[in-house]
Amino acid sequence: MEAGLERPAEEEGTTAMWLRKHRLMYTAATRHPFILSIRDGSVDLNSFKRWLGQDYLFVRAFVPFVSSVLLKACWESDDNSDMEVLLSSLAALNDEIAWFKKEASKWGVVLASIAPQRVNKDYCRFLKSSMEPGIEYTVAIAALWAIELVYQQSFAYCLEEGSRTPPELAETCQRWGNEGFGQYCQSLQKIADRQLPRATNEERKKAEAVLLRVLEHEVEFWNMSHG
Ligand SMILES: Cc1ncc(CNC=O)c(N)n1
Repeated sequence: MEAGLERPAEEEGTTAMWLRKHRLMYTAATRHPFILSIRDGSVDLNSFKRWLGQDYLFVRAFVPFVSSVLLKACWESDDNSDMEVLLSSLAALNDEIAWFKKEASKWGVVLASIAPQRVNKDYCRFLKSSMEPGIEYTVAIAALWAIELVYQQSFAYCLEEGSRTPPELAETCQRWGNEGFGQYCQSLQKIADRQLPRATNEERKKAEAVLLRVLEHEVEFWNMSHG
């Protein structure tokens, strides 16, 4: 992740600096007990099913948020490759929704009858507030990057050598832990690191605050799996 740390010749980006500064929160979000339980094979399958149903609802709410970031990129970005990155994220969500349906039926989870829990509603409300036209592209892209990064880092950890992830959960971990998703997160990080140094101080402050709020929401979201 912290490419800047591996290559000292390159200056550290703002996002890598923030992750260092907020290491504890970042670790809480990416090494949560739920993730650790997947990785060591002790995961409670009812927790997994609860997460699956709630995450499906979250992902549906995530689509309009990502669309709003795409729209901002079209209007505010001066790099036209941003559009492709954000379009690929919508394409991934299209696959993801189909996958959730297939996975839910495999586990006997009836998606139509799932009600969002309070934590999920809170997170979706945050997404909604981040969609508003007044939210700058820089702030929105920072939020998107943080949201995707937590899943990428969490699930990639369950696929590392030495992990004992149950085979029936491997596909889930692959979905967000695969190399391509990692590349996509790096593309988002690059966009954020390009935008942040030329943003106003106020925007930078807002973007950092948004990162922290995402990390908090993600921890709560994992907590929800315990029921
Ligand atoms: C709660 C949460 N955070 C991040 C993601 C990953 N992004 C899209 O799938 C997700 N599915 N759910």
